[in-house]
This record gives sequence, structure tokens and C-alpha cells, in this order.
Amino acid sequence: MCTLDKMLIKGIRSFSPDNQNVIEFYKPLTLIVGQNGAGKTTIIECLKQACTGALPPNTRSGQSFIHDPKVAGETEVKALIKLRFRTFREEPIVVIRTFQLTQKKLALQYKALDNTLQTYNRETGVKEALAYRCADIDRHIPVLMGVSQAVLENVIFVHQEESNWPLADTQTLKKKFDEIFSVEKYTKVSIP
Ligand SMILES: Nc1ncnc2c1ncn2[C@@H]1O[C@H](COP(=O)(O)OP(=O)(O)OP(=O)(O)O)[C@@H](O)[C@H]1O
Repeated sequence: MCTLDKMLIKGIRSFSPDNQNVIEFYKPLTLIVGQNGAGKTTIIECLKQACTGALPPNTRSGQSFIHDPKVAGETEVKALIKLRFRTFREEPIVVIRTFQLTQKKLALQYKALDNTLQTYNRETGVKEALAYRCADIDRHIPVLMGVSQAVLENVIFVHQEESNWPLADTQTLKKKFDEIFSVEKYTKVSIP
């Protein structure tokens, strides 16, 4: 089974860009408890972002996901999410995602910078790093976790604002179930 080890958050929502905020995940269960606005949702949003590359809903294309430069008293905020998890084979994997939010004259400018995946070569035991340009990390991580992207997005890390999808109209419901059960794989099968 895939397990989460720990995550570092810098410069996301209320998490300051100046501190190293590290959350350690315990086995078999970690409960996240805190007052309203403490950052519980942000932790789940960061887990989802690190694993799938998806931004939370209503973030104005990422702008409100990054710590507001005005709150930091800066013109630019650099943000980082670093997640360490273990694959179902117990191999440690590190995902690093970096972002930047700049206050321009008239508007804020959001940029996703680097995406890096550190893996271990099972044969040599040497650390290997894959950069975003070399591999589609968003497709690679669900494979390493042994779970599909649709299950990560709609079930495991479903955002509280989107968690009502099981009560949606039949068309939306069918689309979600098709994604979750990878129906396309079966409808596209051709018999030789
Ligand atoms: N872009 C931003 N810059 C700085 N702070 C932000 C930004 N976006 C949100 N925040 C702050 O981050 C916090 C959001 O925290 P979050 O929603 O994760 O808390 P929560 O513990 O899940 O709260 P609740 O229990 O109400 O759901 C709020 O205090 C909000 O003011």
C-alpha cells in the first residue's frame, strides 16, 4: 500500500514563504485538527496538487493558491510543496513543485515553475531526478502510487467544495464513475 511520509509547505495560502512548515503523516492514521482558517483544507489541497498537479477550484488560475504578496509585504512570493511518499513497493519518492506569484503594476502574475520527481533506481539504489520537461510527472505519480488520477482527484483528495459530486445530475455522475472505473479502457478494447 502507498503511504505518505511527510510534506513541506512554503508560501501556499496562509503558510508563510519564510518558514519551513513540515507535516509528518503517522501510520495507520493521521487526524488533522485545527480552528477555522488554521490551514486544514490547504494541507489537503497541497497533497492533491503535489500528486495530480491540479489546482483547487476558484483560485483565479492559481493566484489565490499562493500566499498573497501583499500579506508578505513583498512584490514576489516563491512557493514550494515537497511531498515524500512510499510506493506500494515501499520505495521512497519525493515530489517537488515550485511556484511564483508576482505583483505586477496592474495585476498579479502566477507561474508554476519546476516540477521534479526524485525516485530511486531499484537496481543501483541511486537517486534519480526527473524534471517536468523530461516526463509527464502528473501521469507518472498515480502509477507510482498504484491508484488512478481520477480516484486521487475525486475520492482520496476530493476538495470540500467539490465533494457533493455523488449528488450531482446523472450525466455528471456517469462521467465521474466512467473516469473512476476507467471505462474508456474497456470500451476501446479491440478484439483481434
Ligand atoms: N492567498 C492567500 N494568502 C494568504 N492567506 C490566505 C490566502 N488564501 C487563503 N488564505 C488564508 O488561509 C486560511 C485558509 O485556511 P484553510 O481554508 O486551509 O483553513 P481550514 O483549517 O480548512 O478552515 P475551515 O475549518 O474553516 O475549513 C485562511 O486563514 C485564509 O485567510
